[in-house]
Amino acid sequence: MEKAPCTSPEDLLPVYREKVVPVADTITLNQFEAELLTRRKIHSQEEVLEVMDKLYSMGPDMVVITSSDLLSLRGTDYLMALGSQRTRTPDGSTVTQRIPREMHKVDATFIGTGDSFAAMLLAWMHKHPNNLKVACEKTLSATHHVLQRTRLHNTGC
Ligand SMILES: Nc1ncnc2c1ncn2[C@@H]1O[C@H](COP(=O)(O)OP(=O)(O)O)[C@@H](O)[C@H]1O
Ligand code: PXP
Repeated sequence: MEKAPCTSPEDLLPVYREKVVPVADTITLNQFEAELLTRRKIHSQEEVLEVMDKLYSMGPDMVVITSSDLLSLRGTDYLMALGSQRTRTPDGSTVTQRIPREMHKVDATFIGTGDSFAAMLLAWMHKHPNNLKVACEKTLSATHHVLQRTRLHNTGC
């Protein structure tokens, strides 16, 4: 999970908030990025849902928090990802599907996992256009395999 300092200049944040997010259908971001965009800190599962609601109010219909290290009920060896999709029913109300998943942490630091996650999610959403659950699960599974192999390749264990 990316932490400060940001890989993007902070003065671009208003551009993301005001120009980019409002025209996005889907956003994938880690906990830190979600906190920056919404100006809210996440300390609990309730707060992550509030932050996701805030992100929905900014425009997208699909929000995927790729990782959070606070929220897993299984302890500090786990990361949580949370997929979520909002659909409008014919009567005008909204229904939100949430897909929380926990993954075992791979003991290494990786760069580019967020980009690779987003690319794989796009590919799986194309294959499973009406099934975010399957698309998220396949993305997480593939990501985990790639990271384990990367670690094995680099450390031999
Ligand atoms: N140390 C790790 N152990 C296990 N999975 C990881 C680890 N780092 C990243 N991932 C996986 O990569 C995905 C994207 O990584 P994340 O850290 O959220 O993105 P970013 O690179 O944008 O900070 C996560 O959903 C998770 O599946
Ligand atoms: N470093 C820089 C300078 C980047 O621009 C990016 C994202 O394109 C990354 C690293 C990788 O970011 P992430 O780990 O979030 O995919």
